[in-house]
Amino acid sequence: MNLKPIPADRLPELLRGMPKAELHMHIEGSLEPELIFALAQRNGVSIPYASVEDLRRAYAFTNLQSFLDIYYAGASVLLKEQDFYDMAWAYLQRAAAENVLRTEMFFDPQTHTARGVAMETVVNGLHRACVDAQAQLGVSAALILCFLRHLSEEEAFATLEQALPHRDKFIGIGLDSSEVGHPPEKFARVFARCRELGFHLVAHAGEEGPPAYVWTALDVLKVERVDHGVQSSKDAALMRRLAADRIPLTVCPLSNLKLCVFPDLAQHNLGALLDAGLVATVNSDDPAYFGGYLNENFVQTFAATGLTAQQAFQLADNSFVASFASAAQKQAWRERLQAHFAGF
Ligand code: HPA
Ligand SMILES: [Zn+2]
Repeated sequence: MNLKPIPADRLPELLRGMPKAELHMHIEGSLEPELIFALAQRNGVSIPYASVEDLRRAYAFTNLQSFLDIYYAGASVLLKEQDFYDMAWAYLQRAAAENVLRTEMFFDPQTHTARGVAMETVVNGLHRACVDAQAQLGVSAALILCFLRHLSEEEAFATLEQALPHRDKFIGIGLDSSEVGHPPEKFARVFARCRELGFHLVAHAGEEGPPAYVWTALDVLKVERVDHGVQSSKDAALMRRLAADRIPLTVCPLSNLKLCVFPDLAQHNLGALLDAGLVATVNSDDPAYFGGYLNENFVQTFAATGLTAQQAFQLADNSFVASFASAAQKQAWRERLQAHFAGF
């Protein structure tokens, strides 16, 4: 699309109003401290923080693991189907307000089943929120079940078995948690099974881990998108492969900043990924923990890196292209995106 020049001081308004899809967001990472405390009280769960402020002060991360320890502790207040619904509904209302037309939300069932929460409690609560989002907010919402990679492949198989009675309520399978030391190929057999079952496949790779993990996510797991993938820029052959095969990367700038993957946003490689012809997208990852929902990721990244309105269009268009929605749905969203830019 040919765009007229848009002054830098109007970029935040352009970005916030822009129709977009979010493809990398862990629903447990949308749990705000206020909701953690409210659910802890409602369920009689004790948490080792005196107040909302005390909990927020603990959000000073040095790497992925330092975040995951607090993230799993926060999720411990989720017990009932209504808790999962309330968490997802809070995020979906926020998404609607930020002009997110489509969201594909990760969830981590093993974090909950390990505490004795039934799979159906988790899936039914989240799915009911997705149904209501379409009906009441006009947001298209889908779920992607993630296996925890610090656990065994056998445990992933058991989780898949528990989830299969609910297979109509999620569209894909992902892989998250502690990356280094847990390469994608550890899950080769369970991903092959999920592929046979017809699920969409994605995996976190190249967040902290090496480009080799992105290669095996592609060649062994056969994923359709790579979550994060920012370390790919260290491997020229991999960059050519990602561009040639149009494998989307779901990039999460504020997450990368908070987990010290990049020292500051100005040094983020999002612009370089776009310049190399990759289908890069912007996402919030764990917005309650990383200081911003999707629009904040766009606005802060554009301010720090000097990305342009043309690149904003590209990123939003990529988000629809990379989504697992139908071709007709993608085309309708693209027309809304074009109208937003034309009217600006
Ligand atoms: O950024 C992440 N990386 C890996 N696992 C995760 N689980 C929630 N967020 C993340
Ligand atoms: Zn993630």
